[in-house]
Amino acid sequence: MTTTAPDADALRLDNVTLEFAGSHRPAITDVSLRVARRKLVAIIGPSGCGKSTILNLAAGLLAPTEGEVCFDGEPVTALNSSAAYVTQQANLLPWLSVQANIGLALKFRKVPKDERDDRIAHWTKVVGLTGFENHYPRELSGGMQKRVSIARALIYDPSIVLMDEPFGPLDAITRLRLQQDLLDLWEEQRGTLVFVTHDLNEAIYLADEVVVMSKGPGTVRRVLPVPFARPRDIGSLFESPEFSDLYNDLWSLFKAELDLTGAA
Ligand SMILES: Nc1ncnc2c1ncn2[C@@H]1O[C@H](COP(=O)(O)OP(=O)(O)OP(=O)(O)O)[C@@H](O)[C@H]1O
Repeated sequence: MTTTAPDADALRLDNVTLEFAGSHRPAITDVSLRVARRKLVAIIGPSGCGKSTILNLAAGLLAPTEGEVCFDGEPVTALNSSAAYVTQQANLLPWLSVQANIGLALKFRKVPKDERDDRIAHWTKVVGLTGFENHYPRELSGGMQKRVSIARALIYDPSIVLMDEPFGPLDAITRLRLQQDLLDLWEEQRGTLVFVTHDLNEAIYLADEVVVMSKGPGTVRRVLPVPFARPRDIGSLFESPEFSDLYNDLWSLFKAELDLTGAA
């Protein structure tokens, strides 16, 4: 059993700089970031500013060149087995059925088959794929594949979920559905979620805080709180004047980091 400092943040980056071997400039510079337990935090910023790098550091896939990354108060020095990582691509195993893909982490953890089957059935239902248990990834739409990857990540009750552009490649309608599904799911699950997105609406719909990164070498420019109560309904939220105000604030910050004029 792990003992955790009661006041520890779920994730903390302290003055983290990361420079890839052979690179002439850091991918991120002096990034300090705190993610409290059970919070949903969005990271936005221009392409290449280091958003995925931050998730990779949190997952223990990369180590900082300078500074420290802590999970539940302890330095991350190896693969973070408490973190579930939903990457940009669904990355399902093509030779396994939907149910086998969803249950993969339980199998690795040697969860008994009866319990495994129950939990797979539960999560298949939660992500709306009942009836598709025996289908293979090639027989699913992009949205369905994404649902499988989300169920696969959440089924083992991870302490923190890291999502890299969770709905990036999907059409607008599927995206909205999955965003609302994720919100509803989070009402029950209430874990910690850190996700990267390019979609300012998505950041506001889902997050408690939005971290705005500056262009590379990336660092944290601002952290904006999202004050909307939960449970949230995307439709009503979108129509509220407070939503537009926050969107405009976020857009002003984000725009300043984009090279929209083509100037250097
Ligand atoms: N394995 C690697 N080796 C060398 N440089 C890398 C590597 N991975 C990423 N980088 C560089 O680090 C910087 C940050 O990359 P990262 O993927 O974290 O950015 P990002 O903000 O997630 O980008 P995007 O929004 O386009 O996905 C970029 O300049 C990228 O070229």
